[in-house]
Amino acid sequence: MYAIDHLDVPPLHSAGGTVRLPGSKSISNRVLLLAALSVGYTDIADLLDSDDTRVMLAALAQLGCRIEPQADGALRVHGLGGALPVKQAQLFLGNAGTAMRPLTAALALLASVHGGAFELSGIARMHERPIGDLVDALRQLGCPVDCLGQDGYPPLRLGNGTPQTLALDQPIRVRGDVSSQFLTALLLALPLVATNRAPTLGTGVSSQPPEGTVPSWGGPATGRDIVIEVVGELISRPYIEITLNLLERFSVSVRRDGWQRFTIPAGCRYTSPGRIPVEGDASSASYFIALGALASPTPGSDGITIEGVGLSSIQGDIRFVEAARLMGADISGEANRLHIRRGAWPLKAIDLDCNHIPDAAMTLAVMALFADGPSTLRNIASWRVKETDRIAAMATECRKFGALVEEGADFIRITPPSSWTTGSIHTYDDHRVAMCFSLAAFNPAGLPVRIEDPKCVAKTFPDYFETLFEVCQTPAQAIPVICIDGPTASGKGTLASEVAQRLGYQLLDSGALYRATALAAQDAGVDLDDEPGLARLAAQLPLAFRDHKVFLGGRDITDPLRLESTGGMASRVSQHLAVRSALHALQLSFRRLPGLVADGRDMGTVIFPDAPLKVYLTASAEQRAQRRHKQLISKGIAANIDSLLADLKMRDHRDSSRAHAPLKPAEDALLLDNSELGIEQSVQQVLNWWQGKTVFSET
Ligand SMILES: Nc1ncnc2c1ncn2[C@@H]1O[C@H](COP(=O)(O)OP(=O)(O)OP(=O)(O)O)[C@@H](O)[C@H]1O
Ligand SMILES: Nc1ccn([C@H]2C[C@H](O)[C@@H](COP(=O)(O)O)O2)c(=O)n1
Repeated sequence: MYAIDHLDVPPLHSAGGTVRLPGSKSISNRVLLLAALSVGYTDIADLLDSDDTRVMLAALAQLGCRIEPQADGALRVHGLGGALPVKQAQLFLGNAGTAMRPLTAALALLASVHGGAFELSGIARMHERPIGDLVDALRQLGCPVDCLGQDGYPPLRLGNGTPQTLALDQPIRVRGDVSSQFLTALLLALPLVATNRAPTLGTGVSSQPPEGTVPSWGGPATGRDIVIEVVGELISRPYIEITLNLLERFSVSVRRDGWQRFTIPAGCRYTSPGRIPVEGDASSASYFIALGALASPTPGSDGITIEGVGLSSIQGDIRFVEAARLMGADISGEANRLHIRRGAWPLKAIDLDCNHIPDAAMTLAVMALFADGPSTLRNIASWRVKETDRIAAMATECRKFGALVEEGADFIRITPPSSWTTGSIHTYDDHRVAMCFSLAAFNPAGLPVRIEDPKCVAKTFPDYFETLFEVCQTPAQAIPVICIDGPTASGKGTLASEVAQRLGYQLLDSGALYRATALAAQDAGVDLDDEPGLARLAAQLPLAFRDHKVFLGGRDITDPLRLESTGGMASRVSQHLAVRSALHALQLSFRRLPGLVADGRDMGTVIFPDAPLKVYLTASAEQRAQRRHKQLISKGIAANIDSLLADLKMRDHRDSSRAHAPLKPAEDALLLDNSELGIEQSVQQVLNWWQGKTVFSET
């Protein structure tokens, strides 16, 4: 995940390959709650690991639910079987609507039955997201619910510590025209009170009914049907279908009369299905479906293949496929897989009711930037109460590319840019804004796109950008490189690694390649003056970088690599032209999306002469000797400052006086003498120079 301030996505050119999606957020959080409420344990496979599921898992653990990772990667949730081992808790639910709404309903009912009291809160935005319609429905039932801040919004207090009699005889009325999550919350919670019977299995302690047997329940089978009536036109119906589908998997069959009336049968009881896999996230699939539709296929590839979700998905957002086809995408698929290629180009403008795909429809807004006319997305009023006001957000950000955008209470109309500009995309702590605007990097003007706060994708797809960069290609010249060259111990490595980390770029420590060649020569008994022998070794170095360690043919050389003696040998090895040529292609291969910071002696002069920023870093020989001395002593290595100074001067002389690619500043390098600068000051200087080189320097 890119936990950085902003990520600059270079202009992208083509795409091809296979993407495996993380689990669906909607299914993951529903299944977690159902598993926790059930009798018996449930092994959940392919669960989404993201902010929102972690919030749900933490809440369930606080409520006394035992959760254990399994050897096969599944997560085992031991169900509470309708019991309530923890009767009081304060739960923090971040900005996870899929945790806040269902937990509100389930805990309001359980607190009322068992006499508990719970407080549910979230981040500031969560406290701006309405929940009044659900609160009203729960109060109708007789559940004590207090809004602790503004009426109709979290934070909430559920229950007052005393058991309540619930009014289950009358239909429970809930509005369906603001968010379908209120109805989902009631559907998930009400089976808890559909029977008066208490289970003989599970009193907060999980046990699994023996295979093939039905759990036995104590007491007579009393209870009553519970009816929910939807007030107003129900929106986002596919999400209700997911809910009903999953209830069925946990042995609760809800009867549905149209979309207005739902009946939970008397005597039903959640029972674990044993094992349940989570499908890939269909909303997340939308970015890669759009990618396949927008990008010309990388030569040799057949477009984009998505695995983990397909045409038999139970998720409503799978219907994004239909919308993308309307815009011209060429999509085929199987039960659990999709194949996407560019079809019509430019994409075809659409006028579409998007009520059935509220989340994925945001991706259509970005596809609309590439269409042959204005596109209108209608019936999307629910966007206004999501992670942010998504209609306002999409309008503001699309305009940064030069699009004309009109917005209304429940629609957005986007006219593609006649002349593309670019901008720094504000992401409003909204994962979907960040993900969908990354696709604007395919703009025909070849402009990069800056995504602010890219880590917001952690809500549903922590590795989104890594996954995107794996299947996208762009010419090497479009991938930015920052070169940091300079003499030994000037701080190049430290500076390069810090700058790379802050920008989310790849890192090339080119000196390590010469050092590894020297160690390989030592191992093989090759003389340091044997140019052909050294070149042969350099051409096939069995080098691997793993977990911050360096391996040479399986041997961990992390420590020997950094020895001063190895640096001296590397300096000798690096004088040979054949060795330098043998390492050339390997160094170029580090130029990968989204960018590279490379340190060495000839990064700016020879390897990446087209780099937009070249820094020549230096410091006085005395300063450098002192730093090296301090560095060695801190590692417990004995060192003498005078001999370090002498070695360093000798290495400087050899590196800068050799015939091939000598150490010297590139003509267009910026000089940075950090003799009197701390590390952070040097880093800031380079970042400032870099910012000045980008097209975002004005924004
Ligand atoms: N600006 C600075 N101020 C003080 N110390 C620094 C500064 N920059 C780096 N150092 C320290 O100097 C030491 C040498 O830095 P580093 O290893 O990054 O140098 P280098 O140029 O990459 O060396 P080499 O070329 O030999 O690999 C480290 O201990 C590092 O923490
Ligand atoms: N681009 C490079 C990088 C390194 N070398 C040589 C010269 C150095 O003395 C030696 C070790 O480098 P260090 O790890 O200290 O940066 O490798 C080179 O010639 N070209």
